Amino acid sequence: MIKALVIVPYEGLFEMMKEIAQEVDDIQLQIELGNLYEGVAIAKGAENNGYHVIISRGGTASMIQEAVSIPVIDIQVSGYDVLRILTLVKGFSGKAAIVGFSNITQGAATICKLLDLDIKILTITNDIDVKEKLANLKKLGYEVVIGDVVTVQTAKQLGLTGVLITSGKEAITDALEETRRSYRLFSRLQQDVTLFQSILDSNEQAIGVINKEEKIIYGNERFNKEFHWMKLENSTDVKKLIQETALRREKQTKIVHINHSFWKVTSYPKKDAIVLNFEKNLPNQAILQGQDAILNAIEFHTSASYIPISGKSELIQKVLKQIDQYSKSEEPVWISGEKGNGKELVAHSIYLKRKTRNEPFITLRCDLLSAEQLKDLMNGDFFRTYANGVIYLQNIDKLNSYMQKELYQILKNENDKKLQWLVSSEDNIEEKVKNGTFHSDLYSILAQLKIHIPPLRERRKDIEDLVHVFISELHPKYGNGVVGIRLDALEKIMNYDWPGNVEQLKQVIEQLFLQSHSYYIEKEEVETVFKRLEQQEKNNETLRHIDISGTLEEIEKQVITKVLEEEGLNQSKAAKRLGINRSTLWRKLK
Ligand SMILES: Nc1ncnc2c1ncn2[C@@H]1O[C@H](COP(=O)(O)OP(=O)(O)OP(=O)(O)O)[C@@H](O)[C@H]1O
Repeated sequence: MIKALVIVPYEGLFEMMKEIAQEVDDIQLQIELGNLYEGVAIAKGAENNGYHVIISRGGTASMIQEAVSIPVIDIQVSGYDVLRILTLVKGFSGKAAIVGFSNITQGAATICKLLDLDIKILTITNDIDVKEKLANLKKLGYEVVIGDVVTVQTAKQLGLTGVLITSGKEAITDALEETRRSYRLFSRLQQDVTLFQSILDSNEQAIGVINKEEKIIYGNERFNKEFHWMKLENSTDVKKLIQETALRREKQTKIVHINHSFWKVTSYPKKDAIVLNFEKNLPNQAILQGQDAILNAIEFHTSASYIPISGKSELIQKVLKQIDQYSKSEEPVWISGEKGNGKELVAHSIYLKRKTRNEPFITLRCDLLSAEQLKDLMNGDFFRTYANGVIYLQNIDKLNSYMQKELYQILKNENDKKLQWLVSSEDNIEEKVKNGTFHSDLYSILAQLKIHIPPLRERRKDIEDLVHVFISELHPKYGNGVVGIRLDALEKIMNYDWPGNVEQLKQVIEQLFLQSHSYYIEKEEVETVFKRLEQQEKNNETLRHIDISGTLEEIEKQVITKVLEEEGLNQSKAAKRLGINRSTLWRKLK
């Protein structure tokens, strides 16, 4: 049975509805009296009380429609109703006007035209307009105003004759027929919604939708079960993903670690909302993260892409041999070397040689990893889930002593021999072990096999190959505007000391590639880039020598002294560089 709430704006209609309700047996009609805002207030509770449809009239119906999400049926003013009222008004002697919402005025205008009646017609869009419109009419000499409840009420306040257009039986019968039609349509739609909802609920993926204000507006069953939105909202990785999606307005994918597991999160914009799709990440799924992906403490790759290790030097050839040899075993390998000289690349090569299937390569960036995250990994079933993968502990020497101990506990208690560890650190690790700043047992477990990658300046022979490899790698990204390097330019590059090793070389080649004016990188271009590097190095050096343990005043003094030294003790130049005047500089040094 259809349950309908009827909200009538005037009493006469209430009575008529009651009468009709007795003759209708397929619709249960609950009738309430309420005009405009009162009507809306009554309607708001209807949905929760199980009503399928609301029936109302005129302006009240329009306002209710805005406030509820179930269908609202308007008891239309029928042609008969207008005819009835016009016939009545014809008998009045004064000037008459019809004022109302368009549902009344449209039909009335047609009829007035047809019957050649001299009645003014004014359409209003909200009830606030009425007073002003009627006051104007009064000034123009109108005496009779025909309209809906608001119109009549306002007319009376202004001393005009208000005539209410009432609805006759035909209009109500039509409204009930419309109610039946809407109900049929609405229940069909609701069935569809229920079906779609159940499909989403049975989905393995957790799906959540958030609005512009980053509030959750939908979550399927899995989503609600797996995540507490507040917790998810606090995940910086998820937050960044949402912000990036909102900014770029395109699909983004990222692997994040939440609730002890990895999830592949896909996020895409849909109108004003953002849809988040969480897929529990199985180790055999191939996921390649974009190069510009934000650095995460924990990264997950199952990439099969292989980057060859370039270089002719005997030193790098020795590294290649060690990689081959150690790939036959399953023991941990400790890769040491200065920053940016290919430790991760070596680790990746070992992983690719050891693993034939699509097992994961998991990087734990020890300088970004928090104690909490490490604990999280230990407590969850992380290590068991990814037991067949390789875990690369990047920069293990950056772990604090507490975390070193925790990690040692994990390794000591590990009885699943399948888990494979690869480790990287700076060169001086043995010194650290000796002086007690690195856990010696942890070192013993992990450093059974060792690879040392010498800094680039000790294997300058590799540079030529690397330069050409990097230029060729840039072609797909920026086009083939640069095809090589002049011999004198290459010499300059080979003679440089490369404190940032291969990584730095790679970046410099990219800069040169972008700045170059011809097919070949010229010597002058290299010199310009080196000058910039030297200046940067100088600035870093200066900063390194400033002791920041003192007060702000002391630090300031050091900065001023340093600048003064650099400017050959010329106070005017130093003051100018610091953006202060000479007397301030002098006062600050006192
Ligand atoms: N021999 C090589 N041949 C080709 N590319 C190399 C070589 N060595 C390093 N690279 C490239 O140089 C970049 C830096 O290397 P990688 O990240 O492996 O250094 P790393 O020592 O692990 O750095 P970090 O000290 O930051 O951990 C990477 O893009 C890598 O692919």
